[in-house]
Amino acid sequence: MFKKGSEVRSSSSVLTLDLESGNNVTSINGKFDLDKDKLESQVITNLVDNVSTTTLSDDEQPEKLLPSEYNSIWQKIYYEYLIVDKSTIGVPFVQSFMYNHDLKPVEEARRTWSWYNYAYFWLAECFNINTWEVAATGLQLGLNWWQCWITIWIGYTFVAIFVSLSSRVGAAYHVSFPISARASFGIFFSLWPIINRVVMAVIWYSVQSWICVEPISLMLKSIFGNDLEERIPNHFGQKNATTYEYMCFFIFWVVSFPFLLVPPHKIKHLFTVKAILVPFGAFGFMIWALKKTNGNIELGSLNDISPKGSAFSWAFIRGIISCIANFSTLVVNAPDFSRFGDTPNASLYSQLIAIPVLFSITSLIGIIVTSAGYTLYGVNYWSPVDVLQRFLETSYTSGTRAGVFLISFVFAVAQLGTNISANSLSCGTDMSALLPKFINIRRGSVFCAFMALCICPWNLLASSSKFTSALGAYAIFLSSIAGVIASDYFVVRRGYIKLTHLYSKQKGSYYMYGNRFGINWRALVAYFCGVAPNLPGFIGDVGAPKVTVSENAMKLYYLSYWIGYMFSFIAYTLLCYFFPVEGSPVKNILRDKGWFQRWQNVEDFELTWLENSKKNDLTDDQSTIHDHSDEKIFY
Ligand SMILES: O=c1cc[nH]c(=O)[nH]1
Repeated sequence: MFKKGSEVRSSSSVLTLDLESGNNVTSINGKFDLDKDKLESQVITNLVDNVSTTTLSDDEQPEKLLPSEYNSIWQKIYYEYLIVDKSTIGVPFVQSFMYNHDLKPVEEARRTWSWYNYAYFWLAECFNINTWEVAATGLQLGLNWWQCWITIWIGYTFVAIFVSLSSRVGAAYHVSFPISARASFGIFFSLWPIINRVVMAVIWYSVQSWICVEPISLMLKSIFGNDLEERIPNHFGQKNATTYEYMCFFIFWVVSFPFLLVPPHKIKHLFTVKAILVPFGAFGFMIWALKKTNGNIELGSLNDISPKGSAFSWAFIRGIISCIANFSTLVVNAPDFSRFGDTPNASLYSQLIAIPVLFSITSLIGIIVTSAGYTLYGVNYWSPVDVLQRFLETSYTSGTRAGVFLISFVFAVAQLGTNISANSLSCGTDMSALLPKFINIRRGSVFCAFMALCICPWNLLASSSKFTSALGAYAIFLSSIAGVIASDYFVVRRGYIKLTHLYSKQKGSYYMYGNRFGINWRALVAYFCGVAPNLPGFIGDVGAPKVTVSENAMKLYYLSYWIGYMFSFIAYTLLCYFFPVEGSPVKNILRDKGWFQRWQNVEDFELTWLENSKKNDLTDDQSTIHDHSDEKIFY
């Protein structure tokens, strides 16, 4: 039916016939298929929504795909189970570490997220215990409820702007954060920002799971009795956790596990379910708390501190920065999600509006519940679940038990949704760039979950508020990464990315930056320019009270995210001005005008990449943006 060497391009896959053995061997979206009949029927199916059939000359063919018979069990294990994307077999070894199915630009069939899916995604993101705790930061610093609420509006408006900026490259070129980071940091130096993000995702996954011990515990206590914890003997042998707590943690971990296996373009349904449940839980909790206080809540400062003058200004600024720092992780890897958008602006407007609005509403509920808890019990609770716990302790009636159970259930679903969207999925996507030959999103997500068990979050959270503020403090590193990437995309490259070069380590790839280490030294220097001013304050904050640093260093650090982002952005722009990079469509990045972003067609990208992989030198492939037209798309 098909000639040797014939190649069928479809909208979502590349199908190839094995030339040597006579068997049909195909790689369909990165998976093997040796079955002749199946292949042919797949070919026919693909031809229905077909694009074109082309014949490639022998030397254009991808190298041998797969031995039709394995010589040993090890070979079978290697080819069948270890390698995640069979289309990389036969590609030169190092080059095969540039690409896999999860890393490639997302083709149309998987671009399934509409604008409302992004709104649901952020609704899923915003409602979790940690967000309520962050909302309480201002209250802990002595702001009253409305001052605190203003900081939240401002803080999350900044988050929305930063997220939208980071999202653009994913939305236009359908690539994830680790791939887009290759453009600015260089093909191999991009591993540094990726590792940063992966580490944060693992720690957050673990911490969010441990935070969920409380809602799970409350669900169990509302069924089995308030004294359940005492009835379960403690044999755990750890200072900061008990057997009972570990059991709750493990229940959450096990329930979360199946969700790690769902591919990102389908996980949107989990966010939809969470988006439906969350308003009931949040408003139900708030109304219940207000009812208990008969509508009277403490609206002033909830502690003895009432900052005035400059102390007030700094408390206000710290409130704003705590919101930005909390989501500095998601700012960096926003393209991991925007790449699934079904239109160029699917993620843009909904994120810009949804983030400040949804976070502010959620945080207001958190503030009201905290204030109600203060009115009822005289304690400024950091976590809303502590207030719920007090409800159960003070009135173990069937009504209270049912209410606590349901609200805790919503909190548990909320933690699950956040953990998948912000942490496991991010870890999986970003890990797939560390070892693309062997790790895909699913494996990376599972790795994240197992690592979360190993790092014993109960020890990390022994001083809870301190630790979550340390996690936020990590923003100084992430802000410098985001600043470099933003300058590279918006100022230096003016929205122009040459996709094939992002997946190539050969000489001539723009993003190897003319050296075999694939490192852009400008990004390295700019990154340090962003981190350095914040470093003393960071050490002072995390090391307190043992380590003290000057007040000015601390003040600079209170501006951490802005400082990191702006300094690295400006430094990178200036360095690229004085030492221009290749692949920019303009000669003078500060003076020339022009915006060159494209909504990229990537349907047959796999084939193009395979062809490119055989070249030793890409210098001839350095087409300029002026060669572009909408009809003729260059990768
Ligand atoms: O779970 C979370 C919360 C905030 N930021 C993250 O990266 N993860």
